[in-house]
Amino acid sequence: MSEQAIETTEMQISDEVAIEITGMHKWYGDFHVLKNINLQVRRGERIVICGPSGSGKSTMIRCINRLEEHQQGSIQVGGIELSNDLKNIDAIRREVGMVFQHFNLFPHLTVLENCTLAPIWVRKMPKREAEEAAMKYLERVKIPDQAKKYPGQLSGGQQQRVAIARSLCMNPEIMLFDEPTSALDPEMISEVLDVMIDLAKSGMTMLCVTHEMGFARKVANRVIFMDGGEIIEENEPEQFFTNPKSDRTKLFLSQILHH
Ligand SMILES: Nc1ncnc2c1ncn2[C@@H]1O[C@H](COP(=O)(O)OP(=O)(O)OP(=O)(O)O)[C@@H](O)[C@H]1O
Repeated sequence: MSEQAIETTEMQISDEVAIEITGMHKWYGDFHVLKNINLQVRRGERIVICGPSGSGKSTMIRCINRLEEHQQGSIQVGGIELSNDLKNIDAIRREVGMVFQHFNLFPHLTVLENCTLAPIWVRKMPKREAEEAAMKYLERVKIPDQAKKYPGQLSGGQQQRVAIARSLCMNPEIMLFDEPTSALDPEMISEVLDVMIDLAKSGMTMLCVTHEMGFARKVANRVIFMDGGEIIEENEPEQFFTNPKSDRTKLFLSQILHH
């Protein structure tokens, strides 16, 4: 991973709003999991979301692509309001790609088939065209030679790179990452982070839930700290790490940085 923060950070961020969350609350039954979330993300931003286990990080990003519903407040993605009647769900899923901790590849399909399934069936793309596009993305994540294999034949790092390529095949405007490296053996983490850095450099709008604070320092233009279902603090990485404002952030940082 590069030692320097991405230098063109500011140049790549547009004024255009990609995601606007206003006064958003979510409950699981009686449990108030997200409390008054307010967050605006501009196109080209790279946001790292961190915080203790159970603070609501996954739930928040899952609300952005409608894997979870919110009950109060508003979420707009690419100007589209997310409503609970699911009427905009296809449009949202086209706009937003997601990468999960446990890859979530289809085990009975080859790497190439994993990548072409949604473009063919959702986008109605001709098979040949979908395969050509998929190969381009598999090259981008540096595993075109694995296209004919099944996920079970790949390492964790390779599977996660396939998952990223699969998302990119839908040509999303925004990518969400939910702890993409936490299920990986240590030696495979950097190969996935390198792909994410490459994506960041290409100007992709990214929200990443991750404990990789090195990645946050180098790639993020903004770090968000959550605790108890709330956004407690947000700042640019340098300030966030060297001058955290709240005691809860200080405690969290002391726990993970001295771990
Ligand atoms: N489907 C669900 N039903 C009920 N409670 C849930 C559900 N999913 C998550 N929770 C609870 O909501 C809280 C927030 O979970 P979430 O996974 O969003 O946290 P997180 O910050 O991503 O944690 P971690 O870092 O451990 O993944 C936790 O207390 C969790 O137990």
